[in-house]
Amino acid sequence: MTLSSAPGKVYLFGEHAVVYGEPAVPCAIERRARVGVERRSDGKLRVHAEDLSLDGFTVEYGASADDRPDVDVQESLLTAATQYVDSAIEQVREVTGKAEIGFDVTIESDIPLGAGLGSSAAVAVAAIDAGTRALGTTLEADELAERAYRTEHEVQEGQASRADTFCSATGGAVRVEGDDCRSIDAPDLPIVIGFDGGAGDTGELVAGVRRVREEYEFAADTIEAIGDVVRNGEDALAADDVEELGRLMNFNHGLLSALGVSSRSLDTMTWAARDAGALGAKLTGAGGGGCIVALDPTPETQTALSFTPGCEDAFRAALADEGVKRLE
Ligand SMILES: Nc1ncnc2c1ncn2[C@@H]1O[C@H](COP(=O)(O)OP(=O)(O)O)[C@@H](O)[C@H]1O
Ligand SMILES: C[C@@](O)(CCOP(=O)(O)O)CC(=O)O
Ligand SMILES: [Mg+2]
Repeated sequence: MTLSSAPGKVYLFGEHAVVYGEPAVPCAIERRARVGVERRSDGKLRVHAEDLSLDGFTVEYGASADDRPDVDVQESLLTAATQYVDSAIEQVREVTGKAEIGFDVTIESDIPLGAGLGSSAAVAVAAIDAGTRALGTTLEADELAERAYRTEHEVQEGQASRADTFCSATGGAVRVEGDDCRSIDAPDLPIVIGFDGGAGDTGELVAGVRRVREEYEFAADTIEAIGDVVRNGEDALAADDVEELGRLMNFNHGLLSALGVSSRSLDTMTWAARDAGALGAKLTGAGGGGCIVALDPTPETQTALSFTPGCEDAFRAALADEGVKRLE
């Protein structure tokens, strides 16, 4: 068996706007998805996903239509749940030129699903890495990131950036603008995460932003304004000015909220963090529900969040310096 892990991430700045060519700065965090892959001789795909539960069932399925998980949920939910892994395996087949190959895939993850911490990118990166290695091909980090991006691009119906997948493949803090992806220096940031226990569907939220952008010219300006916040944020990062970073994160949250991707619980957690003295707080990732990211070197924000109704979990996150890890 080959086994790879890849980290999740938080966005310091720039989610959603990055889909329209503005820059974004995500940072990898030490929460990982681990994917084990073994070749099968019969050409079938069998996926065992420990942490993917639908209707209280752990999802285990094969590739053919009559071998889908036996759970009583809508087909659309099932498709949403299984599509990133299916698409990642397609990338493995394509890159190795072995279209007929079958696999047993086992996924284990400590990244909550759909919560803005990049579980989809981490699963795609780790699955493609373990899958290609199972066939004797080891991809460079750049190629791995590009293949994982194609997975997100396909599942999110053509509306995806390279930010999550590049960050997960390479680790650390990165800057992504269009197809220009690079690692950047970042100080050791005092990151606190608040999680409302919920989720948002990235594809749907991205489509929602596309609709408001098409409908209102000022929404296109809002997206450009996020780009300006990111450029200022890069200066603050380079100057190690954590207080300015916090202010800019607050601004970024307001703009995301204007685009309609925040939620009551994300707003509540954001304000609880600010009231507790966080330097800044914003939603991270696609939004709709899930996580906020705050900066606070003191224990106050984490404590306040843990007592905030609607916040299910509050934790510190260390930066993950390493992206994909080859474990076996
Ligand atoms: N542990 C896992 N096992 C299987 N699939 C997973 C796992 N974690 C994430 N995924 C896939 O990623 C999707 C969530 O991705 P997305 O909506 O982009 O949210 P996010 O990337 O913010 O977590 C899930 O519906 C599923 O397809
Ligand atoms: C909204 C977006 O900018 C980030 C989505 O992040 P996540 O899947 O919610 O972790 C979409 C993208 O960049 O592809
Ligand atoms: Mg995602």
